[in-house]
Amino acid sequence: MSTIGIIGSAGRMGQAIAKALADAGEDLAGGVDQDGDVAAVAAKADVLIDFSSPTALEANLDAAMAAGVPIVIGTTGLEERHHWLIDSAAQTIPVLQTGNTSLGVTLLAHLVREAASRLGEDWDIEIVETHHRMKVDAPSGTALLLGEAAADGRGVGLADSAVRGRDGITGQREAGTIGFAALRGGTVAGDHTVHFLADNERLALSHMAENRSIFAKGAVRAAQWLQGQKPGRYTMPEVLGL
Ligand SMILES: NC(=O)C1=CN([C@@H]2O[C@H](COP(=O)(O)OP(=O)(O)OC[C@H]3O[C@@H](n4cnc5c(N)ncnc54)[C@H](OP(=O)(O)O)[C@@H]3O)[C@@H](O)[C@H]2O)C=CC1
Ligand SMILES: O=C(O)C1=N[C@H](C(=O)O)C[C@H](O)C1
Repeated sequence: MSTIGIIGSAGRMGQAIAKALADAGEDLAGGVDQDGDVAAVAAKADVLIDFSSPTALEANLDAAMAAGVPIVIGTTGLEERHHWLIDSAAQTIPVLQTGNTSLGVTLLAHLVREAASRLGEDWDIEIVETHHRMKVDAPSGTALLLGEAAADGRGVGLADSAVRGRDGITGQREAGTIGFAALRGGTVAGDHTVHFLADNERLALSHMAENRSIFAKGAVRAAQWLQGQKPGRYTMPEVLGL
């Protein structure tokens, strides 16, 4: 049993994680939200779980490093500079960052990498995601994670091949690009489909989240696993042994 601190504790995910912690028999070190004292929670915790906001990331990593505790980061909408901060913190403490903590999406990313590596560039790749009306970032962290998997399978960088939304006279589709489209509305917990489109045939690989419990369970499992690790940056396939 361990004592876990939640950053973003009053949010949709924070509440789901508190329930998952109780279900798993883990203790809650405390929770923190905007204007809360993250250092105080970190000092009482064996591990931190952060599902809050990119604006909080630097302070959260600093608090984790000062307390010498591992941190699971599920927050999305991260930019390049956030990934530098994570890489730097991972030299001191164990850090796991992922756009999706569910088992299903972790396996989906593996399947997408495999499909992209076997299908040639004549198969266009488009990623479509649907989320609830409260979501503030696009494309979703999961869509980007799946895009990374597709790009990796093709042996290219996502930054060089991503097309993040289209509007107006866009011109014809450029071969080798990976397109993203985001739908927002209702209470959808998170749907993702990676479309592979060729001449006369299409393949679609999908995941549908029915509620947030799958992300919360995965986050708790990652937090439990991360406590035994050396400083470094880790991923969900390592946690789940996939
Ligand atoms: N990786 C994954 O598997 C998943 C990731 N997510 C991601 O998790 C994040 C949270 O999602 P969700 O719970 O739906 O969002 P909510 O808006 O419901 O919750 C966010 C919480 O973070 C708090 N917060 C905001 N700024 C700070 C700060 N500076 N310091 C500490 N806490 C802060 C908010 O507090 P306050 O109300 O006081 O502002 C709020 O309680 C998003 O980035 C989302 O995309 C979501 C689901 C799964
Ligand atoms: O904000 C959400 O709700 C979700 N965010 C994550 C993302 O950006 O991919 C994961 C999940 O899809 C729900």
